[in-house]
Amino acid sequence: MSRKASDNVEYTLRSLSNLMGEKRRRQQAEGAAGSAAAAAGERSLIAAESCSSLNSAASGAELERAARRQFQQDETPGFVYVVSVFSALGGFLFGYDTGVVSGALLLLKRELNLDALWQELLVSSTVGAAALSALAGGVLNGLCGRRPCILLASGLFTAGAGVLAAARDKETLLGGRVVVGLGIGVASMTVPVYIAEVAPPHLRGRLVTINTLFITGGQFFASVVDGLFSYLAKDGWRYMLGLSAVPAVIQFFGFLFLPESPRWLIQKGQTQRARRILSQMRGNQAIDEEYDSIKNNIEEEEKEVGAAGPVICRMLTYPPTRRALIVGCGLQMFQQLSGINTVMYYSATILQMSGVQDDRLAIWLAALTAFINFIFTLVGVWLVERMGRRKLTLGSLTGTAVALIILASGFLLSAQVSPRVTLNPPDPSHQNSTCTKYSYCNGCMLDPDCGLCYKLNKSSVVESSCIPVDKDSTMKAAWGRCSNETVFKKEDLFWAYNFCPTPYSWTALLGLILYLIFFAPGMGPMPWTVNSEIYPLWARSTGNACSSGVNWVFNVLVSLTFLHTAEYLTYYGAFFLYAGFAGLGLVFIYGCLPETKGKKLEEIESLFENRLCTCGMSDSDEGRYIEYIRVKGSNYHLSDNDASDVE
Ligand SMILES: O[C@H]1[C@H](O)[C@@H](O)[C@H](O)[C@@H](O)[C@H]1O
Repeated sequence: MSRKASDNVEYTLRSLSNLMGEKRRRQQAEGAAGSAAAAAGERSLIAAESCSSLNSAASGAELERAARRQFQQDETPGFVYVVSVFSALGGFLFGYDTGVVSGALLLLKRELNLDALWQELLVSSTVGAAALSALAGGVLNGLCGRRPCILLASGLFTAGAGVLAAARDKETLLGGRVVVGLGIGVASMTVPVYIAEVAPPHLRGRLVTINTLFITGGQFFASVVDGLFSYLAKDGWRYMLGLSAVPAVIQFFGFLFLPESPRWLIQKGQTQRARRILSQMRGNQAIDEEYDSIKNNIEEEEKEVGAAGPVICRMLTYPPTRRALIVGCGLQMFQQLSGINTVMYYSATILQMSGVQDDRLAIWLAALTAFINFIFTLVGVWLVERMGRRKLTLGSLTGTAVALIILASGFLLSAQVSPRVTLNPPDPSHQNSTCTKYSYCNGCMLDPDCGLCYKLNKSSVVESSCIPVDKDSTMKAAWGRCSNETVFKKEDLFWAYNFCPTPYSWTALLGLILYLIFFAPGMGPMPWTVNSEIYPLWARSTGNACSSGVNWVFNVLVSLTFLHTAEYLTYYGAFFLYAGFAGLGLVFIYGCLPETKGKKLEEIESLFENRLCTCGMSDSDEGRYIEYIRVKGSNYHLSDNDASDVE
């Protein structure tokens, strides 16, 4: 047996023996009878240690397995799950309100005669407001606590939904969207922090990742609601936008009865309340060690960093928090730069390119896209405590980059065999349209004012013309052969808006599906999860406010520039660009992201003590095969070669 392995077994046995001794002492002290099975397991473990079979790897492994089984019986109290799910409703609302607007706009633009500027305003005002309120949320969180911020966010969601459902004009709609955006920003930075602070270390990653599961769940639910209400031409949008009031009200009333984060309370000196809540969260198990460690940590931090000056300045001048901030903001930036929201937003176009002609079908297939994003986030929830944050993020981003290359290649191949425009019918209104200047479908497709009207001979495009699109419906041309839907379909004519019919479209579809499969379990949730754990308590709200702000700012930047990027670089150029960003992100994450799995929040700061680009190397799990397992209010080291056992 190698020296490392034997050290490992020795360490394991020592830890187990300490653990069991500690546990027995507690049971005796509490006068608890303890289950017969537990006692038997413990006796056999201690006996095994006294037999001193330290050199035997086999008995070490058996011992370890027995101990693991024992630990698994120490269940996490259900209250932590209840609290996490109620908080994650904030994630659901974030996903719902950002996702629902595309479907609502289809109906709104007809009913309220919205031009392109107003449509863009209604979408980006929410994201812009979210960026601002995420930043402001940092101050609020520090001053008032997590609970009031979650209550504020659910209040804003409810008020916004009410205003939107009752709106009579576009100005009121804009007001409602801003209010909802303010709610999204506060929720997006507070909920992960709150969950991370109440969760036991061995479940923290999983519980915070559930918040992102709720985000993608909200996006999926929104796309289904969009699909259903798209059949209700009059006032359908009121239901789409107003429905979010239901989870918002549930969250508001739920949180009236749920507690403040014990860590925040300790920081504010409300120690009695903090103790009571911590003990409630741990199912009345002994909490002394956890409580002391939080308290000592706060005191040490105050000594080390001082308490004077704005938190952001203290964060920037203290190397470990400065490094953590760079890692947190970098992760959020690369999440958005790898193009998730353009892939989601343009999924209908990508699907249409693959031959889906019907608009309604495209809406439902876009719901399918959102569903894939949701289901694979669930895979992330399952993987996060098994693989750890670092491996999961690296694996996810590698797959995302490859998928982006496939997606871009699909567009590239399609552009290369782009059908020629063969007919140039004169414009009956004699207006000068740009559409006549294109001699290939590719140019025609990239111009938002034009579409291709064509026939199919077997599978090749014939008799094609590039014609202005109808201002009211992208499903038909403004004039000519393709201007009357029922007539042109009877005559075997086709209308392609925003896509070109080519035999390589399936490559883009394959890229899209692979993209979601790889992005959703890692790059989707990990930036939120990692940010909720890498800052010390004094810097946590500010750190999360900054990184969430970065997420929202890059969200706006990428979504707003996509069409222009596509116009200058074409679609394949845009997706190759995102693949390049994903490649840069990989280098950054490989060098800088340490593993935080299983560590107590108070231990994580030490991972950033070394120079920034060596943080990624301080992956204790890889080097020492050690995992931290929380049992009854304390953390114990356990040798780990089979992390999947530990749940
Ligand atoms: O983590 C989330 C999630 O992956 C969403 O699908 C995406 O729309 C958000 O921008 C992102 O922050």
